[in-house]
This record gives sequence, C-alpha cells and structure tokens, in this order.
Amino acid sequence: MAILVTGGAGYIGSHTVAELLAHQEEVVVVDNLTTGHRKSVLGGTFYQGDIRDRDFLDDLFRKHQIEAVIHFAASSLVGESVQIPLSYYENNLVASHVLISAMLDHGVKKIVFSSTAAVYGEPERVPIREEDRAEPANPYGETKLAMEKMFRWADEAHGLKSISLRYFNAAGAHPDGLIGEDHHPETHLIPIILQVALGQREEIRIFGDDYPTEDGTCIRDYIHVMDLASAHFLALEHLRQHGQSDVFNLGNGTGFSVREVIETARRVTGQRIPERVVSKRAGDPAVLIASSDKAKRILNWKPRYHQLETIMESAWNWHKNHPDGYGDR
Ligand SMILES: NC(=O)c1ccc[n+]([C@@H]2O[C@H](COP(=O)([O-])OP(=O)(O)OC[C@H]3O[C@@H](n4cnc5c(N)ncnc54)[C@H](O)[C@@H]3O)[C@@H](O)[C@H]2O)c1
Ligand SMILES: O=c1ccn([C@@H]2O[C@H](COP(=O)(O)OP(=O)(O)O[C@H]3O[C@H](CO)[C@H](O)[C@H](O)[C@H]3O)[C@@H](O)[C@H]2O)c(=O)[nH]1
Repeated sequence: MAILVTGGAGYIGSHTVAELLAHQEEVVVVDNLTTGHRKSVLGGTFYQGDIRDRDFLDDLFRKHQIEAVIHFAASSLVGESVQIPLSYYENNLVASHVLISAMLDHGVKKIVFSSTAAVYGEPERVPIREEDRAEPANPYGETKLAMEKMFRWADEAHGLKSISLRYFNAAGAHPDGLIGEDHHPETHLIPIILQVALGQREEIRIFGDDYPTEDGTCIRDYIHVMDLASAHFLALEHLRQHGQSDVFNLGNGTGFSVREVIETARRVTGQRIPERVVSKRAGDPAVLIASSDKAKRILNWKPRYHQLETIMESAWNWHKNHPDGYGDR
C-alpha cells in the first residue's frame, strides 16, 4: 500500500518524500505546484492536481491503495494570511475538509499533518509545551488550529486517526544537496540571508531590534528539515503501531536571535552580509522555543542536526550550488 503525500513538491514535503523513499515506502505525491517544484520530487508517482478537487481525489483513491496520508499542502505565509484570510480558510481548512471527506469515503483512516508553532500566538511561557494555551495571532495559525480540531472531532465520530506536528522554524536542506528551499517570494530568514551572501540582495533587513531579548531581535527555534522529515516517518509508524491521535511540537529546544543567525551565516559563508534594522513585522512574537520532549519520548524522535552552524551549512550548500533554486520560475 502507498502513502499519499499532499504538497510533496514543497519544501518540507519533498524532503519527507525523500525520507519515505529511503525507508522503501511506496509514495504517491499530489501537488498543484502553486509554490512547489516538480523537480524536487525525487521518486514515487507524481500527480499535478488540487486537493480541493473532489473528483480528482476520488480517482486517485480508486487508482491507488492508500494506507495513510501525510498532508503538507497549504498556504503558509503569516503576513499574506492577514491580507487574504478567506483564501487561507479555503486552501487550509476547506481543502483539508475535502481531503478527509474523500479519505473517509475510501476507508483511509490515518493522517499525519503539518501544524505550526503559529497556533500558540504569543506564548505564555517558553519552552512551549503542547498543552499550553493556543491562541493564534493570525489567520494562518487560526486555520491550522481549526484543522487540528476538525481532525480531532473526525476521530471521535469516524475513527480518523491523526498526528498533528507543530513545527517551529524549518531550515536547512537535504545532505545530498539535491533538494532544498526555493520559495517565491522568499520570506524566511535563513534563505534571505543566504541570498544576500550570494549577492542577490543588498542587505538583510532586521524586523525590529527593541524586543525584550538580549540583543533586541526576535528569537526562534530553527529545526533542520531532515529532522522534520524523520519525525513524519516516525509519526506514521506510531499510527501504524498504536493508532492513537496526538499532537507534537517539533523544534530544537534552543532559540537563536535574528542577529545570531546573521552572525552564523557570516561565519559559514565568509561573506560580509550587510544588515539594516527596519520596523517590526506585525504579529511577530518575541520568543518562540519548543519543548519537543513529548515527540522524543513518545515517537522516539532523535533530531540529528542540532547546531545552527550545521543547519546553516546545509542550507548554504544548497543555495550556493542552486543560486536560482530549481530554476523553474
Ligand atoms: N516552512 C516552515 O517553517 C513551516 C513551519 C510550520 C509549518 N509549516 C507547514 O508545513 C507545510 C509545508 O510547508 P513548506 O514550507 O514546505 O511550504 P511549501 O509552500 O514549500 O509547500 C506546500 C506545497 O503544497 C502545495 N499546495 C498548496 N496548496 C495546494 C492544494 N490546494 N492542492 C495541492 N497542492 C497544494 C504547494 O504547491 C507546495 O508544493 C505547510 O502546511 C506549512 O503550513 C511550515
Ligand atoms: O527578512 C527577514 C525575515 C525574517 N526576519 C525575522 O526572522 C525571524 C524568523 O522569520 P521567518 O519569516 O523565517 O519565520 P517565522 O518565525 O515568521 O515563521 C515560521 O514559523 C512560524 C511558526 O513559528 C510559521 O509556521 C511560519 O509558517 C514559518 O514560516 C522572525 O523574527 C522575523 O521577524 C527578519 O528579521 N528579516
């Protein structure tokens, strides 16, 4: 039987497909390529299609024997979600509704899905634990929390078993150097800094330096994309063995300020990387750090790439060798 990966041509999805293939899983990928790249899918069967299209999904579930779904397909830019919230409700909540309705009609009852640290909003304490208050500060986080709740109720009523993985800041690239991060427009800190190192941008703009942190810039928990990928495989195995729905944070447990990230990039790339402080970005909490104890304890998750330096090196290896990403934009 196969694992259906939605959004498998995206950044985290493509690395997870690579991980599943490494475990000899049979993989079917569905992606509408709005932000993804066909070339990033290293194997399995690929369909260009939209998960909001029920007929397309019915065909697919008839054609393939699907054991479980790993669901990445979503819109995921915090700032954009504030500008066009309804589109976020549609592509995240409505699309997931179409997907799980199709799954249930075809007897597929396991799903691992991408949630986010954005469900917490301004945290009540750090490191953040799964049971802490979840009060999203933007429509993106709201739609992800609503998806979590929809899955929970679908379990109560229909036995749909789900694992929600709340990732913190995904970063880095596959150690083979074949796949990496390529978003248009790019909004994430590490790839933007590396674009400055490559001379593609003039400077890195620091969004605010008067936060209540040691150097005044925001602190985030950067987690290597391959460690996220391995957590998805373990979550799938957990559903296979124990069949219990659950929610897990996935982070490094260590926070780095924007300035520390820039300094690390200077060391790794050997480039000057000019910076300029600009005004704060709306909705940015000062500090987000995960406690991932639960994932380590229950999923037996062992993240391998702890050091920010290692994460940065793998990202640099990708960007340096693929200055135009997948070259398809
Ligand atoms: N990147 C991060 O730091 C981060 C952090 C927390 C959570 N997440 C979540 O992880 C998931 C993957 O994030 P990413 O950074 O890889 O994003 P991405 O944009 O690279 O990947 C999303 C993929 O889904 C596809 N897609 C979107 N809507 C679709 C639809 N309706 N039908 C079919 N395909 C569709 C896109 O083409 C893309 O390939 C998202 O759900 C995101 O919300 C990401
Ligand atoms: O040019 C930039 C870009 C970012 N930042 C700062 O760098 C930090 C990291 O920003 P990113 O945009 O890389 O990541 P976010 O923390 O905003 O968001 C990420 O993590 C969130 C959960 O914490 C969501 O899941 C979201 O999808 C994911 O992109 C933030 O403090 C941001 O203000 C800058 O100073 N300059």
